[in-house]
Amino acid sequence: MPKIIEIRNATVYRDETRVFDGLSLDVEAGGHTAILGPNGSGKSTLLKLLSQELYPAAEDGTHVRLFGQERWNVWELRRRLGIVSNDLQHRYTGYALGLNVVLSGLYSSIDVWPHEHFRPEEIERANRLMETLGVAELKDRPFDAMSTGQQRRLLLGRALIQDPDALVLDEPTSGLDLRASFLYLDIVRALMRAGKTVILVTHHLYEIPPEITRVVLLKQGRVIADGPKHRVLTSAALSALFELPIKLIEVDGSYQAIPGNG
Ligand SMILES: Nc1ncnc2c1ncn2[C@@H]1O[C@H](COP(=O)(O)OP(=O)(O)OP(=O)(O)O)[C@@H](O)[C@H]1O
Repeated sequence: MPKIIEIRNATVYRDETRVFDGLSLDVEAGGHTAILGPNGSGKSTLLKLLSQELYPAAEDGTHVRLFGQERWNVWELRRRLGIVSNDLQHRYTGYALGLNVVLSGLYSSIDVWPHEHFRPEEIERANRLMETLGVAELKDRPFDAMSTGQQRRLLLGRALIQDPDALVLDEPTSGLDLRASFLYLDIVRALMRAGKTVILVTHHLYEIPPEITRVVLLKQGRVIADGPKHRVLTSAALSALFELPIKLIEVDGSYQAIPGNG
């Protein structure tokens, strides 16, 4: 089976800034990966590579393959790789109604449009997803009249309605309070346990749930560590990543960081 992500020797510029210089990174189906990096390490740039909003500079031996393929029709790609990003949340129109936010995933559109048609079973599926995600009551509510947590759940529903092979989650709990964070992470954990491959891109340690098996540390556009979570996540590695003394605390498979020598 082809790898979900196969990035080989990618050099990526954003304007004049060279964000990645020969980046290589693979993600296979099965197992769940967290890509952890501080501000400016290249996480958003990586997400843009995955959504094909950015491409690497053309050089010999360079490629970004998603499910074994370099060029995708974006709509086809969305069916395979669901991306829930903060960027998307900011771009989403305020007056889109809850049910339509979920349905819009079928066309990878922002809100639904008159030319988009939905079969009764698709509407039924959207309704069921909203129930599973605990947002059934938001069916007729405009997006800008929802809390950040409610919006985030609907955007997860928007990705899930395509039943993608893998989900990429960008800082899934940023802007959510403790309760909303924990409830959202519970949903993500249930998806992982149900076999959906999840790739989490974040700088928040507490977003790494017990189900994550592999951790990649990204610093200044480079992968500085990559391997099983228990080996990669150490006080020393995090101190090096964030360039200050960090003490890593792990309780029942969840992580937190406090200042100090570990
Ligand atoms: N449009 C742009 N033009 C020039 N440089 C950019 C642009 N966007 C990002 N960069 C630079 O690229 C580098 C990586 O940025 P990127 O946004 O990918 O990091 P990030 O890990 O997502 O950061 P954050 O956690 O703050 O969102 C940074 O040095 C940033 O200043």
